[in-house]
Amino acid sequence: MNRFPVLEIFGPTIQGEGMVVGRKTMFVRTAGCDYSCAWCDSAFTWDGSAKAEIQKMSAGEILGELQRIGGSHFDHVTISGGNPALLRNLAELVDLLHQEGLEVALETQGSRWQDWFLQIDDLTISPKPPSSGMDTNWDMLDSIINRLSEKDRLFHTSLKVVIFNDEDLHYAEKVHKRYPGTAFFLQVGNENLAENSTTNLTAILLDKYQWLIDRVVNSQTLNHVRVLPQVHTLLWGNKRGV
Ligand SMILES: C[S@@+](CC[C@H](N)C(=O)[O-])C[C@H]1O[C@@H](n2cnc3c(N)ncnc32)[C@H](O)[C@@H]1O
Ligand SMILES: Nc1nc2[nH]cc(C(=O)O)c2c(=O)[nH]1
Ligand code: SF4
Ligand SMILES: [Mg+2]
Repeated sequence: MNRFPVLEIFGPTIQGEGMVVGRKTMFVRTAGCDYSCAWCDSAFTWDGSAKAEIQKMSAGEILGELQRIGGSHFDHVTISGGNPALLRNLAELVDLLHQEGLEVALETQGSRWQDWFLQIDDLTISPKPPSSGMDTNWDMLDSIINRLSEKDRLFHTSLKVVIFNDEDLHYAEKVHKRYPGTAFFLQVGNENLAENSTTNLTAILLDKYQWLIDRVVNSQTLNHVRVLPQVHTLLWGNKRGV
């Protein structure tokens, strides 16, 4: 039996981002990432600061915990991280959740492929713009989008790029041009990860949202796109587990 490194299981809450924003869901957050984005809002999954909280759980134990805290208040589970795509055997969890009649979403950055991506109901691929400090492996991203397209999974797939500045917007234009057949989301970047007043943060993020909308409105290539804030951050600030 495989065991997976889990840092948090929480919910029900709403999916605060992207293609199924607003969807009532539970979250399973795995530990470990192959990236180290400068502005990662979940750095505790990879920077060692929450190492003591990592639990090695089987798919059955994860389902048990989801049911213990979520009861019968959910029918959708979002797997995020860290990068859950580092876990080759996670198909075991995806299959078990499906057997229970639950829908499954995944958040990943497009640096790794797993065959179980083909089973995901709501697949968000979030390539990282220059402000992250990470380099995009375009061959890998091409191959991920190609495989999903070949298996007719683009209907279940979206691209989501977080934007902090004009250079990031330029990167987003490049991604959208390269994959015009994939639903495309631009997301407001939160650069105030240490702010603990939700009121202050909300005001800042709404300003950023307006800025981002203005920029997208003025772009000639970002047309078939959606622009969103992180709704959970607007509501609950930098709190974990919401
Ligand atoms: C924490 S990541 C985990 C999943 C995966 N590693 C990834 O990056 O897609 C989940 C989502 O949060 C986004 N994100 C991380 N830090 C953020 C920030 N400071 N502001 C806005 N979005 C952020 C990521 O770009 C990603 O789309
Ligand atoms: N409510 C809520 N929505 C989210 N969407 C993506 C999240 C993530 O951290 O991957 C996230 C999260 O942590 N909370
Ligand atoms: S890829 Fe995702 S989890 Fe990893 S460092 Fe970047 S935002 Fe954080
Ligand atoms: Mg988050």
